Amino acid sequence: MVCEGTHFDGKIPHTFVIFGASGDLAKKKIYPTLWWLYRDDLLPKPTKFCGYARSKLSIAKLKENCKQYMKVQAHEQTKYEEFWALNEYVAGSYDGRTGFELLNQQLELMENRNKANRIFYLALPPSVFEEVTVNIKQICMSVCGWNRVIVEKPFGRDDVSSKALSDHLARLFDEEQLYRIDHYLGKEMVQNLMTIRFGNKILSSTWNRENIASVLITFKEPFGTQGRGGYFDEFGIIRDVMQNHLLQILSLVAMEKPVSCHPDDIRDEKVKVLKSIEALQLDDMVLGQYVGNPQGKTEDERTGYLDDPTVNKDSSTPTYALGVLKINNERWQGVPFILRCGKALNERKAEVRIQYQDVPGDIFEGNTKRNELVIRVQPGEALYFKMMTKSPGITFDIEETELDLTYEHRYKDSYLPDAYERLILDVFCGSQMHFVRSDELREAWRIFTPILHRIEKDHIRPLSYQYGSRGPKLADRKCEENNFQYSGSYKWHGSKGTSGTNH
Ligand SMILES: NC(=O)C1=CN([C@@H]2O[C@H](COP(=O)(O)OP(=O)(O)OC[C@H]3O[C@@H](n4cnc5c(N)ncnc54)[C@H](OP(=O)(O)O)[C@@H]3O)[C@@H](O)[C@H]2O)C=CC1
Ligand SMILES: O=C1O[C@H](COP(=O)(O)O)[C@@H](O)[C@H](O)[C@H]1O
Repeated sequence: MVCEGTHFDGKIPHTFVIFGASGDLAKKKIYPTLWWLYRDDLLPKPTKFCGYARSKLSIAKLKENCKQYMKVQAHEQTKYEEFWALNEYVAGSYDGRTGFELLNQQLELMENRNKANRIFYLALPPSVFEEVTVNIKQICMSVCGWNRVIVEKPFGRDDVSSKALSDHLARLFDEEQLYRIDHYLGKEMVQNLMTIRFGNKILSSTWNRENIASVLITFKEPFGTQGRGGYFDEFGIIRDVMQNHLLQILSLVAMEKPVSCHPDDIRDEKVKVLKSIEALQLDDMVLGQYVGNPQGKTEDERTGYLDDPTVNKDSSTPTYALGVLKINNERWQGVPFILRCGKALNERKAEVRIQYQDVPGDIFEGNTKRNELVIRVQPGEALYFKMMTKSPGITFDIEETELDLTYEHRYKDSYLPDAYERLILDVFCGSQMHFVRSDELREAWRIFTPILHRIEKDHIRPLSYQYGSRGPKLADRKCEENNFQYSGSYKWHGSKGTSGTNH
């Protein structure tokens, strides 16, 4: 019997299985998210949860591991205990059949041997993806309910390995059963991009090469690898952030209007714009690697990337990257899309800057500055439009100001859920709108594989930048060369917004 559907099916039980339940992602993100969805009565009833990993853990131990991330209020204590009572845990290996047979028996028990829908979350290192998915398919699929599999990045490390993974998954599951998670697609302001673009005439009619000078998409983190550089060193910042999170944002900023909000119509447009992007060239990149700041206040700030004992001593892995992408289509020809990301920088920030061209025929003695639309993803969701105005009062001077939509002020009582909350709920609902399709992935790797191979083959040394700085100085020059102007004259008079997550 086939039970696929986009709605919760009446009283059919749902079981959420977390592979890698003993791990970091599970304790920091997955269990907390499931608890918040349960707390807010957003999950279908009944839903139960089952963890699976090699470590022998009790539910009490699992609960203890997750404790500091769950954010439980005093008045929620009873419900919190109810949540854990719906949890089971099975210990077993990832390669043999025995553990999966035990798991399946446990799932059947939890489902009272009834028809049930199952979600499998792979919070696992890529090294065990293949065997786990084969075992799920052979042993753990619900026979008459639907089955959905959530896959975490990395989706391969280049075009060839990603294709091998996609082909492997395609042999086991239909594309409709696969949910490739890019958690940036669950963020409020990333989801807002389509509305901003296609719900506002004033923006949609200027969103093109006739009006826009450049687009700058930034991700910054104020901490380094913190002794966990082992994983990072294998991948680097381009694979970790640029090839997925920043490219996803770019495709939402640059794609044509989809024919509807149907997930496939949106993803068709994303693929189309990705296909118009040339593979990235070394000349269009700046690479950096952080060194410790001897004046740093904390041990972490004083520690450079290469001082991390889990990192290869002569590693050339970039912890900072800037890349300029060119979109060869009628809308964007000649408009640089600058993607920048880095670790151990001066602040935490993710934002999109749409910089408009200079006003032609300036009559204000060269004092006009470019309009800029800033979409701040985090921290403190905001949308502000930098524009020129007459300085108030008995003067004819002009000055830079802003139209400001700061969420903290405008939407005081709104609850902005965490990205994982939205995305996991989407999986229950069967909506793939905010998940990555295999052809998107193929295009993403086509753009980035040649440069990644070149960097690795030629051991291209990244430029050093100091922990806590804005990154390599050359990056600002690269922005300038690519028609992004920073004047340093803009002054913001309001107070800075805070992060929108209000658990
Ligand atoms: N609603 C709100 O909360 C609003 C808040 N603001 C706040 O006001 C402040 C300024 O606004 P913003 O639009 O960022 O103003 P600016 O145009 O002055 O941009 C400031 C940013 O430019 C970058 N920068 C600094 N030096 C250089 C340089 N030499 N060359 C190139 N880029 C440089 C820095 O970011 P980077 O290091 O990333 O390059 C810096 O954050 C921000 O803190 C912003 O959050 C403003 C409007 C509304
Ligand atoms: O995917 C990743 O994202 C995080 C940053 O996520 P955020 O939601 O906190 O902005 C990053 O730290 C990590 O290196 C990367 O793998």
